[in-house]
Amino acid sequence: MSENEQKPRSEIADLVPGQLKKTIVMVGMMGAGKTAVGRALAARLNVPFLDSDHEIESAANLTIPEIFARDGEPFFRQKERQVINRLLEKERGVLSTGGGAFLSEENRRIITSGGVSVWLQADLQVLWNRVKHRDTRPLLRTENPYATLRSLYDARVPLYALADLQVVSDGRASIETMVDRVLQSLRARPDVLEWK
Ligand SMILES: Nc1ncnc2c1ncn2[C@@H]1O[C@H](COP(=O)(O)OP(=O)(O)OP(=O)(O)O)[C@@H](O)[C@H]1O
Ligand SMILES: O=C(O)C1=C[C@@H](O)[C@@H](O)[C@H](O)C1
Ligand SMILES: [Mg+2]
Repeated sequence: MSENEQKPRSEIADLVPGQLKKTIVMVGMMGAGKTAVGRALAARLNVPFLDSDHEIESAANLTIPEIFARDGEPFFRQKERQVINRLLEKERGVLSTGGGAFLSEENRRIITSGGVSVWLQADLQVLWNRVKHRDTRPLLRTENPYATLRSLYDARVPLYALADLQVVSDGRASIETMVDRVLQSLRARPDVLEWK
């Protein structure tokens, strides 16, 4: 490993994250790693982890594809808004949202007032490599899922860019390295996370 690759890790290793003052809200495309990185970040900070997709599924006792098929996307979006509202009112922690959550102006307002948003920014090829083998994302159940992902990506990137913080997921960084990167970006935000 080169010296440059090691540097961010050693910088963060000197710092011990202290008290979390605001909920960290992971946003970004499907496959960006919101669930995987959010869960690992919560474990590192020893704070609760919540995932809005998971909360919706367990409340309905149905999978997301089943909810889309039975009740339609507008119903899912309504549940998503309610769940995000509720989770942000709960104790502080890490909240991973669904890929479409940050597109709604109302959700952006709720997230920005109740927490700090972190966009996990991955390019289209990285996202495709992570989602292509799985059938759990109803929006990609089209004739050409890659083209669908590309058009969602093009339409959504300008909205994700409104997040408070951006962290690059380049396809080589492990989940733990992504946690380091998120913590690194939070060094600029002592109103969110104290450092010892
Ligand atoms: N940095 C990473 N290194 C290796 N694998 C990763 C990384 N980030 C995510 N993954 C893997 O990519 C897949 C998709 O990640 P994940 O489910 O966390 O995405 P998501 O952003 O939560 O997507 P969705 O919006 O559909 O919920 C998972 O199998 C996850 O383990
Ligand atoms: O990008 C999206 O719109 C979605 C992403 C997933 O997290 C789920 O919330 C659902 O599959 C929709
Ligand atoms: Mg997820």
